[in-house]
Amino acid sequence: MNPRLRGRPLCEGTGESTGLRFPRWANPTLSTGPRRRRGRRAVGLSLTPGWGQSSRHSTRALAGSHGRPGPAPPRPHSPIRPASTVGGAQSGDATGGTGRHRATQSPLPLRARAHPAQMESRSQRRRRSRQLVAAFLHDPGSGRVYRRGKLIGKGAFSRCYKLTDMSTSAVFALKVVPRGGAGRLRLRGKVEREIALHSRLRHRNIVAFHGHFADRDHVYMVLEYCSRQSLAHVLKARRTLTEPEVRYYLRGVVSGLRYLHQHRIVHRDLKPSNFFLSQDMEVKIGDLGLAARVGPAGHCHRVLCGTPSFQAPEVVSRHGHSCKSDIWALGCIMYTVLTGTPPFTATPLSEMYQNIRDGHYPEPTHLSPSARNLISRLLAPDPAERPSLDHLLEDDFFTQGFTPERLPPHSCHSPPVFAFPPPLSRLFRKVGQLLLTQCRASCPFTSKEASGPGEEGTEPDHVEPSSEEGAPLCAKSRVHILTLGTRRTELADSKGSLALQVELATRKLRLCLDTGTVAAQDPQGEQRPVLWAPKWVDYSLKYGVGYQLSDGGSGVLFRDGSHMALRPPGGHSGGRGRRRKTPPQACGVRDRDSFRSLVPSHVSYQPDQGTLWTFTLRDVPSPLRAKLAVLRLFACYMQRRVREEGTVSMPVTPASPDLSLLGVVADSRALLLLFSNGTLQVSFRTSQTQLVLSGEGEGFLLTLWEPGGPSTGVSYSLDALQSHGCTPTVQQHLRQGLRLLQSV
Ligand SMILES: Nc1ncnc2c1ncn2[C@@H]1O[C@H](COP(=O)(O)OP(=O)(O)OP(=O)(O)O)[C@@H](O)[C@H]1O
Repeated sequence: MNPRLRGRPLCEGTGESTGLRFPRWANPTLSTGPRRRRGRRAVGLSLTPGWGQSSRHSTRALAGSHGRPGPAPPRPHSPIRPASTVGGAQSGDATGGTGRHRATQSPLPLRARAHPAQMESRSQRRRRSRQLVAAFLHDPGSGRVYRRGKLIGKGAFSRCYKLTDMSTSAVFALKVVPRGGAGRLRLRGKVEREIALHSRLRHRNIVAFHGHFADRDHVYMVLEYCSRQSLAHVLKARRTLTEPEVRYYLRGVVSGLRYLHQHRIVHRDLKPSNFFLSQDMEVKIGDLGLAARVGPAGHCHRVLCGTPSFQAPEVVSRHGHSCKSDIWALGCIMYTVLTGTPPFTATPLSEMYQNIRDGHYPEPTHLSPSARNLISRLLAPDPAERPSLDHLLEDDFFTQGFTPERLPPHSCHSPPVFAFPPPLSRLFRKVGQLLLTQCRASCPFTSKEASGPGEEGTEPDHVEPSSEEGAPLCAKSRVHILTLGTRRTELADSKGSLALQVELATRKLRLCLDTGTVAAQDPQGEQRPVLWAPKWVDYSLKYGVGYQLSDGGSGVLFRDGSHMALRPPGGHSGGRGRRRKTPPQACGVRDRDSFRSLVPSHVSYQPDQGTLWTFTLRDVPSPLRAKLAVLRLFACYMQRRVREEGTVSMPVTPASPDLSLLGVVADSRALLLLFSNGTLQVSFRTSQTQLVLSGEGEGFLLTLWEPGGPSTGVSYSLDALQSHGCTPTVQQHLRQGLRLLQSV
């Protein structure tokens, strides 16, 4: 087979014989025959009546195209209604009548008409051939008059124009199929079937069918205008799409396809060029030219039709199409849009068909495991093993990855960047729905959802003022335990356990307070690199508490007590899971700049204290993907906030992979974070002050970030505190921290 035809729909086999010829105008290299050509030429050069021109001409045109007394009557069973062509046509076909009739009107000498090829250049001929459809069209059925607009594109059997309803100014797409040509009977049958099927369908993910009519030469279908063309156009500009986009498009396609299958219709030619895009980027299945109803056994005729590289094994083997053949095509499409090439492309065709039968395609190793897994399910050689449309949407690829609610129009030519606010909460809700079903019972107390430091609100992007710092402690400032790490009893006293760290942190706080002296000003401090959390997100009501570390890593202590972290490169791996050097996959929510700075080298997961698994980003097992999605959402959000706020951190030794957040407690004035390495952080909401106690023994440091102070914070050793003392404000902060800690 000519490889150029590989992208074109093919139709062969019983019922629909092979080699449907292209209509003549669809292939300019095919001869149109002398008589016909002469007729067109003559008409084309004749003076044709324009819109609003002489009533005689208009009446003639309205009475029927081509100067005949009336339009050609439709076949008795034909769904095609005849049309009137209103004057103003640029085409003789539409306005003038037959060559003989028009020749009488032509002002040109016969000589010119006898040798048109000598008179016109190829481009003129091409231009003329494009003008075969009248400029104004009248649908006698509905009484509407349309103005034909520009040519949108050409298919193998049809051309498509923009169309405007003259009375309402509504814009449509006009699909024009010629009635003439050698294969006209077959083509006519195809068009009739397309109209019969398509005109009964109504679904937001299927190109709407608004009407049809015909004249002697053409059948016209008035369709919903999809101004952003098709997914094939997007692919041409982009080459590949991101996984969130693929989820978005496939969701729409699955919805439309489910509707078709419910009506026992198989599309048989699903491909990116038949997924049209509306102005607001909604995907619509179109071109039902090869669609057919399935018989009682769930199969169509045993025909070989569709686009060869997207044909299913059972189609290639001539066992006929079923709904599962469309599902196979979805697998081919998913592979194509994610990798840039179809899964089956080999030449010769026989080899490609063999690969299709064997389900043998190049493994797309660079895709995420869930994408690869879904592709392999869709491309199962046995149709019975392919998922149904409902099961397809339940696949991890959909349930554990972020799907945008809308795509921005610019995603037609460049990868979209998904911003968090304002739809942040919706995204979180969606991802979290699944997560919540996995989480165990909630914590004894729950907080308002808040983000910080210094922020409090119902959503991380929503800021509300908190109560005045320094206000007397009252019922309102009750301490809430937001999240706590899961305790394993046998590890309760081991290093890193919550109980032990609470005890150690309490001792450190007391040491600072016990310095006794109240100083008028802080002792001499120094700027030291400290591992702390410059940003945190309290979403404990639904998911947990996320934090961003000063080493660039981030983590979430989930409501169920488990902990997951994205570790930056340079950290030690040391976990029990696999660790491979792999570039990170697209972030669920893609903020490219922030993601670049995240570039996590691995993911560490602690289902409970004492158990640590590490994975590369791509190897995170499916059951943990929902948690990973939440972690990434938090991480991207915090990274962006850190960048926007210009928070500066001194370079710090990366955290060890087993570092985790053990617990988070808060009252109305402050929030306390306790880490497994003993670091204690207290973030004061109103004053924006941060207090961090880190290190042990000689390395013990109290670090303070205060408004107006150095953005890298000021650290004090225990020696300095003991010899110099603390200011009353610092003492108050320490007491506040102690109070929170005692609630754990
Ligand atoms: N409803 C529509 N809105 C906007 N553009 C459309 C619409 N329908 C078709 N087109 C455009 O018109 C062109 C021709 O479409 P058509 O469906 O006739 O053929 P095709 O699908 O490209 O090819 P083939 O029929 O060989 O599969 C394409 O470029 C397509 O993007």
